[in-house]
Amino acid sequence: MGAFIVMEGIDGAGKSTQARLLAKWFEDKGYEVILTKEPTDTAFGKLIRRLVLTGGKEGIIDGSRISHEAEALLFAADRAEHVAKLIKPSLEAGKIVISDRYFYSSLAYQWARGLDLEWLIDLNRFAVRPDIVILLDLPVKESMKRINGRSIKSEFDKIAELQRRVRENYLKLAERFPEMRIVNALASVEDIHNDIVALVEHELFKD
Ligand SMILES: Nc1ncnc2c1ncn2[C@@H]1O[C@H](COP(=O)(O)OP(=O)(O)OP(=O)(O)O)[C@@H](O)[C@H]1O
Ligand SMILES: Cc1cn([C@H]2C[C@H](O)[C@@H](COP(=O)(O)O)O2)c(=O)[nH]c1=O
Repeated sequence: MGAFIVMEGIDGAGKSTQARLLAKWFEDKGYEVILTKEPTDTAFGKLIRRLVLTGGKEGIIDGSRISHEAEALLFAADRAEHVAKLIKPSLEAGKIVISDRYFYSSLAYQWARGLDLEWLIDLNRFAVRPDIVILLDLPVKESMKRINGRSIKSEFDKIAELQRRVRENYLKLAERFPEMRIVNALASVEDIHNDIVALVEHELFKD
């Protein structure tokens, strides 16, 4: 049985923690698991980290900020490679694929940057749909505590405001995409893992 599971949520929501625990849960049951993430570790992902996600100099190229459209296209190019080279072949080989972020991140974040949601959905139409998307929902105040050391102090308010818009967007997307399931990410790591396992068992092993 191949299955595709995605973890989504604002920065610091606990996606990588929960993705790791879920991967171990499947491995303990004898499944072959591919644990992956976006942006990827390929040349495209590295380009994104260099051009878009570079701390204080975020998105600056030749002295000016790259456009949000260019950002969205870079994320989509990275995803196209991810789908073609890793996700599709792994699913076809019957593996469990768990991805920390996927196209829902583009919808939530690039929409929050002011891009048109329908354009973003069209741009990402090539992306194979997951069986289940776990949306780890966390109040921004808690996420800012968890990612505290990572951001520059003067940028704190700007980042918190973006995270607020992104969280709202995710909750709106969950009403539109039936594969999205909201999980309360304010609980303990263990309780969240148990909630995710219950959802996965219900969705993937229901027959
Ligand atoms: N349920 C939890 N309660 C308290 N702290 C947590 C919980 N889950 C994760 N953390 C801690 O919060 C921080 C962020 O967690 P993690 O890296 O898993 O989040 P993330 O969503 O993958 O973040 P990002 O999107 O920024 O990469 C880590 O220090 C982690 O140990
Ligand atoms: C895939 C994807 C990601 N982003 C943003 C979201 C986060 O702020 C960073 C990735 O950081 P992480 O610590 O590796 O999770 O990139 C985005 O804006 N659009 C996307 O499609």
